[in-house]
Amino acid sequence: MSSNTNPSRPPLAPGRPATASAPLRADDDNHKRTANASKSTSSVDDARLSVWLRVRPPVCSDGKKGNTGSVNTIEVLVDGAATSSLPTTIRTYPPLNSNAAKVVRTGSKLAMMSDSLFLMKKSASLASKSFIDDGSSDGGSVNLNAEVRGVKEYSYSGIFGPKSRQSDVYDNVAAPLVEGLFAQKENIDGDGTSLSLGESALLFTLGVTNAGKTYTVMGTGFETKMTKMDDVNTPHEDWGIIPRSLNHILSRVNALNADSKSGPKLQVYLSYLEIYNENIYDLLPLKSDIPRRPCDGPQTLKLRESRRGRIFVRGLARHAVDNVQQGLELVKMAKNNRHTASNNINANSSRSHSICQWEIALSPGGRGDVVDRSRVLPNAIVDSECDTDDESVCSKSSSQSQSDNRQRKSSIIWIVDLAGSERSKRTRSHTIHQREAALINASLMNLMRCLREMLNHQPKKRGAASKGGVVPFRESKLTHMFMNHLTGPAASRTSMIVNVNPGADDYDETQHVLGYAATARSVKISAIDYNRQRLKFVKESEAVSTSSPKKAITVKGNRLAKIVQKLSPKKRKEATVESSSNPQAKRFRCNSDSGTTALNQHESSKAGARDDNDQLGKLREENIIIKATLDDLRQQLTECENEVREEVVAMMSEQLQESKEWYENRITQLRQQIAAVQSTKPAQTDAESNETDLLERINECEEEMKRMREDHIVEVEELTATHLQLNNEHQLMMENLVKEHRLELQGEQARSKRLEAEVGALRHQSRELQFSHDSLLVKYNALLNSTQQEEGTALEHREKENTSTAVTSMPESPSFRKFRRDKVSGIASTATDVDKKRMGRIGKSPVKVAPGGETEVYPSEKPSNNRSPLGKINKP
Ligand SMILES: Nc1ncnc2c1ncn2[C@@H]1O[C@H](COP(=O)(O)OP(=O)(O)OP(=O)(O)O)[C@@H](O)[C@H]1O
Repeated sequence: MSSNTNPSRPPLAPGRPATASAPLRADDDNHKRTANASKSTSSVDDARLSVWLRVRPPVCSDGKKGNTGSVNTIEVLVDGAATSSLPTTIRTYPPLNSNAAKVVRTGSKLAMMSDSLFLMKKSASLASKSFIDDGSSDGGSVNLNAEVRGVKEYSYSGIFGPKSRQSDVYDNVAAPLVEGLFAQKENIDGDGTSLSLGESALLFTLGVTNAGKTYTVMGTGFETKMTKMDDVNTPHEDWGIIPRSLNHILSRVNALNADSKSGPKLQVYLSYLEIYNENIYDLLPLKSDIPRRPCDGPQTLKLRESRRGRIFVRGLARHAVDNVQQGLELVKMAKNNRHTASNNINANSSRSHSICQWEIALSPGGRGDVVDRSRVLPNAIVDSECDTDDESVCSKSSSQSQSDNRQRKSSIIWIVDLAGSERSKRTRSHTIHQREAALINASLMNLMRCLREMLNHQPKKRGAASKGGVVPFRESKLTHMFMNHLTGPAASRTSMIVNVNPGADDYDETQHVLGYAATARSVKISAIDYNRQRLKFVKESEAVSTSSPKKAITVKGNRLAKIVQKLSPKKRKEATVESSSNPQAKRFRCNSDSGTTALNQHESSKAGARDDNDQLGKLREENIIIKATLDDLRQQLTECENEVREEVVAMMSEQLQESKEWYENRITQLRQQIAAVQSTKPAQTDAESNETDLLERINECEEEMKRMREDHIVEVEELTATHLQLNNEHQLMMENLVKEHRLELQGEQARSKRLEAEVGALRHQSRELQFSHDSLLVKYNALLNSTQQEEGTALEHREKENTSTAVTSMPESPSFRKFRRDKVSGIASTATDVDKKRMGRIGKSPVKVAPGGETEVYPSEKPSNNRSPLGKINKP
């Protein structure tokens, strides 16, 4: 199934009025309404609430694309003639497994309607623009023949198809509302020194879970930290309404502040709250409001209504915002603080209604004038409890001109992301989430009830009486907050975006939402301004009551009595009878016969009718006031009842919870006791049989041990005897060995002593030999000297002889040396003594074992290089 959406178009530049150049237009009445918002009420008499539809790309219930659950069931009908405007009509086709298709199948069996007839009528239905656009229906009203097949058509202010961009939604829906926060150009003084503000606005999204509400309101891409390359003044394509509106508001405020150089300045504030389980929490609380202990839970805030009818949250923090980055940080913080949970369909499903409030406030002496009481976040202050601002929302009051003259101090836009309606069966949520879902669904249902009741209030035909009951605005926090934005002229600045998933899985739930949206679309804006009437009545009654309280009661009573009298048919009849019995009437009757008085009679009856009409008009007005007051009183009563009921319920549920816990504890204790008793019985019998077994085993073991002990004793005795015997033998052997050893030792010691003595003797001998050797050497040297001397003298003598004797005798060899016999024999005898001493040792080992076990060679035994000068004499 194809979805025909509008072609893409250039986005608006930030700060430029959307109305100035938006090429795509939604239905005309919406834009007329936006432009006329601050003008007279009568011009918007026929305008309706602005309801937009955004169809997201289809997904099935598990969030995936591409299976039967994600088959598209919505067709966006494009009006061929007006390609420049947004489409306004859709057609839905029930999938086979939907409840609608089942109902249709049963119905069609009964109706037995022929296909040809159906086709004929269907083609006729295609030609019709809308089934509900005439406002006569209360939503969901469809072509009869289409309904047979389950095909339905719905019309809205504008429709954004699955391919629509965030900028399309912003430019068409949010930008006009943001622009309206600033005064229209003609209201600003020519010299540009005076700044004035426009009217407040409300924008909210509605839809089942996973339909894309948060995506539309918040979008994505603003969470990541901006780099220097990013241009903060150019919105990211995925930014939703809140970041875009921040951008838009700041650029407008900066431009206006730049124009107003010395005069008052505009300041932007952000507040963010959520309604979770019918409690209001600040998503950007001040540090002092954050509980110290996590078990205390966040502080809940109270909704209050000022004397002028302005509804505000007491104690809500306001944070001054000077630039986009600062604003985005705060938005991110609020998003993180919001209650979300993962369910079967949406991983990040909103569990609360979140309300983002941008406030543009006029500070007379510039930005610094606003008191900064921030402690945790920069530039945060607490919303004042006094009723100072936001005139637009709390109606223009009875004295319109007075209000117009008074300069508005602030204008506010609420951008609301409602929690998704869901069936816990589909989301498969747990008990806590089921309670959340029940409360979410209840508050959304109450919103729908309010819209339906408002629809009932408006007369079907001009001049006809309305038949509405009390609009239950105060029955839930959400509708109570929306009250001033849904009624009276302020409703012209309210837009609702309905998000739907066209996937087949969501068909049945989507049908409900589309039906409710159609109801909302049929609500006329200025049907009744409850607030204005209430204020007027309160003022009147206050004026009387201040003069005299007693009188006030009687005056009120008289007025009511008069009105009742006037309205009572019985009294009216009496009045007619009276008038017929009074003389003037008689005169009329008397003259009736005459033709001359016919004209008079006619004129007088005309005048009477005019009087009656005037009176009727007055009565109607009073009737409306009384109704409004009655509504108000009833609402207050309901509110009181609700509060009391809530308190009682809370108390009762607390008590019930306590007693439940007590009983549960008691039950578990008793169960434990029973289980313990039951478990001990079999355990006891088991233990007994075990005990006997064990005793038997113990006896057996003891006997065995006894036997073993006896055996052991015998063995031990035997072993001891053997041990003793062996010990004795061993001792004997040891003694013998010791003796032998000692003897050996003694022998060895004796031998050692002997050897030592021998060594000593050898040493002595060696020393003697050394000594004799030295003495021999001395003698030898002395001998050598004397021999040389003798040789010298002999040589001299011979030379003398030679010279004297004959030349013929033969000369003696100079190398022949003669020693004197006595000297040589002396040396030889000394050598012989020494050799004898040495020879005495022959046959004995020259080797001595040193005490360390090393063998020592005596020096005498060592081969000596010092050869004796005596040559062979020295050798043994
Ligand atoms: N028009 C769209 N284009 C692309 N993705 C979308 C669109 N609408 C929604 N989505 C995606 O679908 C998912 C669910 O959307 P979102 O959280 O906005 O649903 P929701 O209606 O707010 O649900 P809940 O009520 O449970 O909070 C998100 O991941 C979102 O990015």
